[in-house]
Formats: sequence, C-alpha cells, structure tokens
Amino acid sequence: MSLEVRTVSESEFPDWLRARRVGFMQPPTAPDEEAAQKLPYVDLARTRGAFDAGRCVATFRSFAQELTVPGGARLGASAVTNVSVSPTHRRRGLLSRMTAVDLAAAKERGEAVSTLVAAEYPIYGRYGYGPATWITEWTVDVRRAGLDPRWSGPDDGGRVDLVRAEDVREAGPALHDRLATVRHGVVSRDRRAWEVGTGAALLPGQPWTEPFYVTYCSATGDLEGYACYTTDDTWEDKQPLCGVSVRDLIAVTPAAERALWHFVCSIDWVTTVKSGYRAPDDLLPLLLPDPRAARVTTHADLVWLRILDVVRALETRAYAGTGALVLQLADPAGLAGGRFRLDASPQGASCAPTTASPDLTMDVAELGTLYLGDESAVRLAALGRVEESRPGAAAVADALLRTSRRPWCPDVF
Ligand SMILES: CC(=O)SCCNC(=O)CCNC(=O)[C@H](O)C(C)(C)COP(=O)(O)OP(=O)(O)OC[C@H]1O[C@@H](n2cnc3c(N)ncnc32)[C@H](O)[C@@H]1OP(=O)(O)O
Repeated sequence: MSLEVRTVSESEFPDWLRARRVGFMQPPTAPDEEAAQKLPYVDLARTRGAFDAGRCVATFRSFAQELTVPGGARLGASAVTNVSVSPTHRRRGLLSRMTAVDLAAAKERGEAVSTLVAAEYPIYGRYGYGPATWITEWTVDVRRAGLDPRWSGPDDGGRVDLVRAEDVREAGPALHDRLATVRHGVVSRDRRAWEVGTGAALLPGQPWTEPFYVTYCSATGDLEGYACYTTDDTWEDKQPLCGVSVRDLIAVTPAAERALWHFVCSIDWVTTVKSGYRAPDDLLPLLLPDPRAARVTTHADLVWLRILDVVRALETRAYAGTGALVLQLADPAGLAGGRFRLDASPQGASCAPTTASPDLTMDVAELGTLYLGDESAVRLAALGRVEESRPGAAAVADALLRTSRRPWCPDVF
C-alpha cells in the first residue's frame, strides 16, 4: 500500500480534522463550523497528512512559537502538535516519516529548537527530543492547610477583584507577555487560546461552564496577575463541600502569586483546591502553614525540546556561572550533531564548532533535557546517559546550565 505524506490543502482540511479526531479517540464527525473556526489559526504550509487513496489517515502540524529561555530571551521554536495516525495505519512508520519531514523543514527555516507536549513518554526520544519542563498538580485540603480564616485580602496595598471574561480577553495577552519576560519555559500564547479560555470561541453545542476570573493589582494599580477557576459543590451533613479547580493562574510578581493562591484557598465553603499544572517549585505548598495539606496528584514531563541549531540555542540563553565545555553531540537524524565549544559567563556566551577533545558526550536529546536548566548533567552521567571524558565536566555543566527557579510552561499546546 503506498501512503503519501504531504501538506494539506484548504479543501482537504475538514478531512484532516476528521482524521485527527479519529487518532485522538474523538467522535469522527467534526461540525462544519470547526474547520472554518480553526483554519485561520493553522499554517497549511506546515500542516501535513498521510493519504491512503486520497483519504487522510494521519495528521501532523507545526507552528511558529517563541520559547522563553533562561535569562528571558525568546527563541524561535517550531511547535509540533496534532500528531495522530489512524488505528488502521499504525506502526508502519508514518509518524517517523512526518517527523523527519517537519524537522528538516524547521531546520531549513532556521528555527533553533522544536517543541512538543508528548501524549506518551516513550514516543519522541528517538527523534532527538528530551523532556525539558515538568509540571506538578496539587490538591489542597483547605481545612488542613492552616490559613488564617480572618484573611480579608492582600496586606501589601494590592487588591483582588472579580472581573469579566472580556476584561481577561483584553488584558490577558499583555500580562502573559510580561510572564514570558520573567519565567523561562513559557511559550507564546495566541489570541485563539484567550478566546477559547474565555468562552468566545465556542463551537455550537460545545458545553461551556462560565468560570470565575480574578485579578491582582498592586498598590500602584498595576495588573500583576490573574486566575481563572471553576467551582463545584456538594453538601454533607448540612456542611458545604466546595471544590475549586484552577484553570489558569498567571502572576508576574511573587506578591501577585501569593495573593491569588491565598485568595482561592480562602473562599468560604471551599474545602479543596486543585491547582492545575504548575511548576514543580510553585509557591503554593510552601505558602500554606501546613504544606502537607497540598497533596501531589500529578507530576509529569510537559514540554519536550529538540535542539536543531546548537550554536544559536546555547548563545541565546543566559548563564549564572563562568566556564567552558566541549560537547560531543550524537544526532542520528543528522540535524544538529557535532562537537561544540561553549564559553559562558553571566556577561554572555559564545559557542562554535571545535576539534578539541570532548568533555561531555551525549545524544542531542539529552542536551534538550539540560537546555532549560531543569535537569542535572551529574544525574544524567550517573544514569549513563551523559559520558564524562574530563572528570568534573558534568558538575561544570550544572554550574553553567542550571537555573535557580525551574522552567515552567503554563500551556498544553
Ligand atoms: C505532539 C502530539 O501531538 S502528541 C500526540 C500523539 N498522538 C497520539 O498519542 C494519538 C494516538 N497514537 C497515534 O496516533 C500513533 O500511535 C502515534 C502517532 C503515537 C505513532 O504513530 P505510528 O505511525 O504508529 O508510529 P511509527 O510507526 O512511525 O513508529 C515509530 C517508532 O515509534 C514507536 N512507537 C510508536 N508509537 C509508540 C507508542 N505509543 N509507545 C511506544 N513506542 C511507540 C514504534 O514502535 C516505532 O519504533 P521503532 O522506531 O523502534 O520501530
């Protein structure tokens, strides 16, 4: 059977959407409005499918994204999404073919890295991706947390207010842009994400529960954070048991982060708060007098990163320490391998191909895992995933690459 992998035309887009639904175990018939609504946000030149006798049986799409790297600079990334292969056509190499074409195109366009959120852990390492950010979700037992029930709002002159969806649609993008300057791991969020998150881009018949939106403004009136949450409640023994589920919480200052968490954990009737996907070093548990009241309910990899341009990637991020490293990178796909010398200091970094003997040898996927500073080269060396030719080189890598706060991506894309 000959299967053709190619880009998708506008008229084929509804069939491509149908195939994507099939791959993601959703009812196969998409409402007509879905294609019309999504098309403006899809770059068809980067939307691929596999076709069997003219029918779409696999989907793959990438889009231009900006990824904040340590130090706050933004790196052009090719974000991969909507990867699916029909259950009738699996394990015949379609994913490998689509990935190879997309990564080669991203390299050609000059994108320094590719990113994705993996549905399952074992799939993407073989293509040079490594897990680069992690998320933790907590469920807080509010009654155990020990917060002062007399709390009536922030004591720093700031204020917390309930706002409307349209206020969030208007102010959210600029707030998110500020987050991207202060938190590495954040990726650009397009207008459609704000429309979906505020109920302005609903498909007919799509269920929607209006969430609550709350902002924190500093004493000077500056918007520094917002949260979006839903509630559910039951009664037991004449006592309300209300749950809050946080969908989105963005704070650009610690004061905003503390105030918003304090607020959602202090609403009368609320007995549990589900945090949503947060950075593993989020302030939430340590904000509670009894941190054990915050039980970890999910801990998992989120963004996977594939380096395509070693020099640009390493020169764009910032470094807390000073030192030099020669990295030997294996890349069976032939996109980013080679030997590179990195000279880094808090003032800046330079990176260039070299013939000097290597300090560390690793697969390009391991550099993807180390790149945002979340993983330790010493730990990877202990696992045999990084080979240390110069004793102490892994510790040097950690001193250079690791970051004081962990990277965090608030978006599942
Ligand atoms: C970024 C995102 O969109 S993540 C969403 C990914 N999509 C899904 O999970 C939807 C459901 N699953 C699927 O559609 C498919 O099974 C896919 C896309 C995961 C894999 O597609 P396939 O065409 O079957 O993969 P392909 O045949 O190219 O396999 C390539 C290799 O990956 C391996 N592989 C594929 N899927 C899996 C998996 N789920 N778990 C472990 N290994 C896998 C194959 O065994 C093969 O290994 P090999 O190189 O050692 O021979």
